[in-house]
Amino acid sequence: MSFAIGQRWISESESSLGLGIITALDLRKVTISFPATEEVRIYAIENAPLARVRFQQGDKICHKTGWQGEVKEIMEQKSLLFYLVENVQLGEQIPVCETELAHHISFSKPQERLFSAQIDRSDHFALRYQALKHQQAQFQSPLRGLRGTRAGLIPHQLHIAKEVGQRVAPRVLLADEVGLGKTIEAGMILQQQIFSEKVQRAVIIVPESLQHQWLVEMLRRFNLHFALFDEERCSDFDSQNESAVEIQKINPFDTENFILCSLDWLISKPNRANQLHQCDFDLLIVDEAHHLQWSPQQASPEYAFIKSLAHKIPAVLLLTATPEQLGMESHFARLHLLDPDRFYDYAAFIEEQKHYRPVANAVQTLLTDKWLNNDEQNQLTELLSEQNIEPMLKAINSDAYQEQRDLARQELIDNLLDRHGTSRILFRNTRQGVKGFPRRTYHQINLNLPDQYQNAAKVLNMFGDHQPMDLFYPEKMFQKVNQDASWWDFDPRVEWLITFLRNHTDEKVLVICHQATTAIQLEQALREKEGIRSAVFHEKMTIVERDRASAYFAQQENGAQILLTSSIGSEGRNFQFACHLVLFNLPDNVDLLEQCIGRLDRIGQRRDIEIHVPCFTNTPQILLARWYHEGLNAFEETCPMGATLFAKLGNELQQFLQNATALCESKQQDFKAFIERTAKDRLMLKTELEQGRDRLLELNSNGGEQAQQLAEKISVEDGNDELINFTLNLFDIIGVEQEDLGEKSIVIHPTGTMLVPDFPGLKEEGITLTFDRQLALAREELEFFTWDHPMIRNGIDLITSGDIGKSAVALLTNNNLPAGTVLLELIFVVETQAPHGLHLTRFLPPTPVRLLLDAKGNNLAEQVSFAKLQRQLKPIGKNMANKVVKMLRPSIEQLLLKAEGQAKSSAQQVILQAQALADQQLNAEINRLIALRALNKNIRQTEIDTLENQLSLSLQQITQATWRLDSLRLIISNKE
Ligand SMILES: Nc1ncnc2c1ncn2[C@@H]1O[C@H](COP(=O)(O)OP(=O)(O)OP(=O)(O)O)[C@@H](O)[C@H]1O
Repeated sequence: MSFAIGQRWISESESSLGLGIITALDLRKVTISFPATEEVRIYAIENAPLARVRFQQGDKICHKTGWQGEVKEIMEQKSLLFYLVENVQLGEQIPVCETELAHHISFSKPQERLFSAQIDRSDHFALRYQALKHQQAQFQSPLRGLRGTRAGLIPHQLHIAKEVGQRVAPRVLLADEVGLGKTIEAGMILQQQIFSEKVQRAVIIVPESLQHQWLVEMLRRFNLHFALFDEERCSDFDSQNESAVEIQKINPFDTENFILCSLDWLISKPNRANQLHQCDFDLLIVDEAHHLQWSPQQASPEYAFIKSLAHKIPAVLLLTATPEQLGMESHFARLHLLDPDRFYDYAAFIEEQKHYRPVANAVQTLLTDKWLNNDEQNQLTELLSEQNIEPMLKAINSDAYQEQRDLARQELIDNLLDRHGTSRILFRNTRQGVKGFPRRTYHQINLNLPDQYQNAAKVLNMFGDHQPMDLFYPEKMFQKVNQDASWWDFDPRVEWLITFLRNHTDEKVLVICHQATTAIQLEQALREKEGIRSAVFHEKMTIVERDRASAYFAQQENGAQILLTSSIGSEGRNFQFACHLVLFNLPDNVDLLEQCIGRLDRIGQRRDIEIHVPCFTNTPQILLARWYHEGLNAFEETCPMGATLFAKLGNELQQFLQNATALCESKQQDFKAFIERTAKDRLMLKTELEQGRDRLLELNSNGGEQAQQLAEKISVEDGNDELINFTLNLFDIIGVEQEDLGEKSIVIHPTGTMLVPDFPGLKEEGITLTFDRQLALAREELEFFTWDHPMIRNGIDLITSGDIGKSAVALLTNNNLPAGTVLLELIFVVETQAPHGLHLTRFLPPTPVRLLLDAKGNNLAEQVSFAKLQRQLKPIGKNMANKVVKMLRPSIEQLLLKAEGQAKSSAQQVILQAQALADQQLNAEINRLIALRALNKNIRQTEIDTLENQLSLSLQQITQATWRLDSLRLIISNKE
């Protein structure tokens, strides 16, 4: 080694000492000082563990006064290096002697690390390459954002989530029947949007009673941390704002990226609604969207507020199980706020609803794998008249590959669904479509109306204050006469309920009352009369109280036997562990009835559901119960046509209900006939819906065979060996302690000797994890590990964005190669630095390109796979590795130059493929809008222009993608 005073070297064994400077020299010893760490070392010249630091043209270096610049030229004078460095700030090129370099130094380029003796273990290099490959695969995986949910693999949910989650700025109404998993669908859509970087900020708006449930579900199922915003939280900012000058005032909603809040609160506090409105979000979720009422005369404040948000926020998910609950107009208005271009006119929408059958038939025909006859082709051409479908028809009626025919068929189906009906925007699965749901059995309990109630009705009548519908809620009517009167002392429903509970002591029973007051008074009566363990749940309780009550009810041992709730209070809640439902008051609307039954009739319900309705004879209640049961069959089956029938027959029904007490024999006959007519209408409508609109919705919503395959694919990927091996290897290399607990779970702990100070997500006390979905579903305390888990994603980031494994040396033991054969394995990464808004990672994620060069610069990567090579490699000691690198440095530098050229052509191929993908996908979106415009003149040219602009910008940005050397491994062969 040849040293000179002033030269800069670094320690091969202690790179953290910084950049050293030779301060003294004699014939045998060299003294080196490390100013950054104030250390001095003296070594024998012969074997000093030091590496010379020599920057190359184009390297960035740092002057000791702090400025940085790029090396333009290198000169050597009297054994010292001088660099000509471009200082961008000063706009000059300045000569810098190596003695003037900053004392702290970190080498980030792999070749710099290799030549400065910062050589990693070969298995670290392998981990880095695998992390890059997995990262790329995850960006492109169609399962991303779907497979990591702690939920069973239910095809219709996965289908909707995938279909919507991959769109740019999706705007949809998720309207599955009660309890089929809309929350889970919404979460999976959000998750995919976050993963693909389409969403950075999201706000969820729900009824107050569901806030906590959403908070918990998002965390438990998706690892998504939402912040609950309420008045208390926001008012903290008000006090800070009082003293702040205008310009520094904080909008509370700007302080978090994932916000959850209640619609009721926002409506009651216009200033909060205003603050929320002023912030930018990428995605809005609104649960129980049937509360957004609208009519041509008046939009409700809820509707108006959400409309203003939906106007600003690009992606919107509305959730409701009963989309038509408040009438067709409200339903149309909600669709309109999602897609004003598609749903532009109410009359046109209603007209369109009538013509679903031919579309459904055409879709049905396409779903069968057969040639299309002339009539069928003509019908398709007519339905898609604005488009040339000739090529697709030809493909279907040809001997082309099955795959091509399927593609053409699917494209036609997509276009039909898109142009007709609510298609892309509305998803609705029904129990009938999904199958596998338990039976529901209706039990009507006929009771005599007690004298007290009859007298109260008479008294109110005398004062002209009696409404016939009062008898729906007789306890409320009774208290109108005397506020403090205890109706529960004589009401036979109470006696019946007590007997029922006594006969079913091992069963959980959900009792739904119309009003909170009834639930409260009934709970007190049951407790005092019989000591029954009960809980109450209504909208007047605080959220914490409500959650406590439902937890008490859910508790198996020593929990409440019965939960008494108001109907609005229990909306959206999950009580599928109970199978007995008592409707203490009959809901006056069939959709509300379905909402009530849906508390129990949900995914996860394992037993048949028993619905008990105590009714007073000769009251409107019993008539309505009969109409529901005998006319609509709404207790034992869901009744999607309920709203339509109510619109048609509601007036007639009211006539009967208003005169319920005086139904003479002939009127009884009339009522019977009315019920029969209803039942007939229902069946007719049902058939029509099954063949028309609902069939179309179902075709679009459950995903058919493809959804089943999707669920299977995820199931195959669950707990797959590649993930397990990568994870365990990652933990091993980082230095995380692992203990196998058997039963498919392991516990991990941080250690003091980890390669990084902190592994994101790994708590001090450790975590227990499993790769098994079923186990994760059964044991919530276990983390469910998939490629989507934050710790895996963070782990991959930790490796790919840090220095671990950037440069390595390994030994290849192979008797077929001459000893000393040199191979250089290089990993380049092709990436784009485009603005987030273009979402270019969907076309071009960071993509590793591997080269394996022999000494002449031939690329053997195709012939020798990474895995095959890896199996033959052995580690090599650090000292030996350094020596080899020093010896081979000139040839390595030559190979690096050759690699540049080869990487360029591989990278250009990757870029071309990405361009083709972007071109195809974005053009499909543009063509869709153009085709839709033929039907709907409201689609503006500017929308199409925006998309075209996005396409050309994307193509341009992809062209500018760059590539860089990420890591390299020097391989030397020897014989066994
Ligand atoms: N894939 C699944 N795996 C496990 N449990 C599920 C799954 N899907 C739904 N569930 C359970 O079924 C119940 C209903 O789900 P969810 O609350 O998402 O339905 P919903 O359609 O939003 O209901 P509602 O109409 O009442 O708002 C919940 O208890 C949920 O935990």
